[in-house]
Amino acid sequence: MGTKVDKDKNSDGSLLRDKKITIVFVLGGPGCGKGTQCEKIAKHFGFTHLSVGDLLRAETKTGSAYGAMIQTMMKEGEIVPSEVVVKLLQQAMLRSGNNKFLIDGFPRNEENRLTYESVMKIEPAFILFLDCPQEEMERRVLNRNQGRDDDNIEAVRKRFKVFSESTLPVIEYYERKGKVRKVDAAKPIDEVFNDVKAIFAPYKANFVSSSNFNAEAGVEHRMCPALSKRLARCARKTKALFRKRAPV
Ligand SMILES: Nc1ncnc2c1ncn2[C@@H]1O[C@H](COP(=O)(O)OP(=O)(O)O)[C@@H](O)[C@H]1O
Ligand SMILES: Nc1ccn([C@H]2C[C@H](O)[C@@H](COP(=O)(O)OP(=O)(O)O)O2)c(=O)n1
Repeated sequence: MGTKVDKDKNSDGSLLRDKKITIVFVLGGPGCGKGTQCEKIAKHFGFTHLSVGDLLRAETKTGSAYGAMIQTMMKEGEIVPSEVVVKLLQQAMLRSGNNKFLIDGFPRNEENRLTYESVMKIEPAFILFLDCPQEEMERRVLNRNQGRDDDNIEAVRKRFKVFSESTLPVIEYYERKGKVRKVDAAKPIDEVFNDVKAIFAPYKANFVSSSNFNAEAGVEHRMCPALSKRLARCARKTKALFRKRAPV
């Protein structure tokens, strides 16, 4: 479905097959601007943006066995079990056909990180940390008007607590590995994106066209064979984990 140039470059599969999988985790407190910046990065640099919050919200609407549990946990500002999240991520990655992913809002705690590591075994290229003062994040979330039932003062405060108690230690873990790229997210959107752009500049060279990577449009793509095999292996592992944990 891509442009002519996409088709030509993909005709022997080399464009996707020869490239490695790039994963960037995007972290920061509620309302720091993860979704806003990810949308821009995806357009500019050809990444597929996977918002774990959005994947979970979509799952609550499918009537699946986990939907009700997910909805209750999110409303309370709690973190959903990692097996559920990793499975949704795998499915979305497979659907996308891309090999460059921004994973927004993940890993949110050590359990997320450990499950990801044991199942996926794909080291993130780096972690983009959008650093913003709590008062500013609170103001943004309460003005967001997206009809989210967790964007009320009570749930937001709980999410701030979860962020500082559970997510900051994950960021510190990656900091010790020299993988964190921190950006001042309190600035206006375009100024933040200027800083973000500088971090992603090395990924511009490989970018062909975002029209070839449109997961949301449900377009079928040829999957990079290496990624396809790897994700199929991961899916089997996640299934095994699921069998151990019965739905609530
Ligand atoms: N740098 C910024 N300055 C002011 N408002 C912002 C900025 N970044 C995002 N916003 C706004 O703040 C709200 C939360 O942003 P969002 O991207 O949804 O955050 P997150 O995904 O981290 O929860 C949105 O209404 C968005 O338009
Ligand atoms: N890895 C994740 C990411 C999000 N969630 C749940 C819990 C979070 O409070 C909600 C909303 O996350 P989302 O990233 O959409 O929004 P905020 O960054 O909190 O504004 O989703 C989760 O359980 N596990």
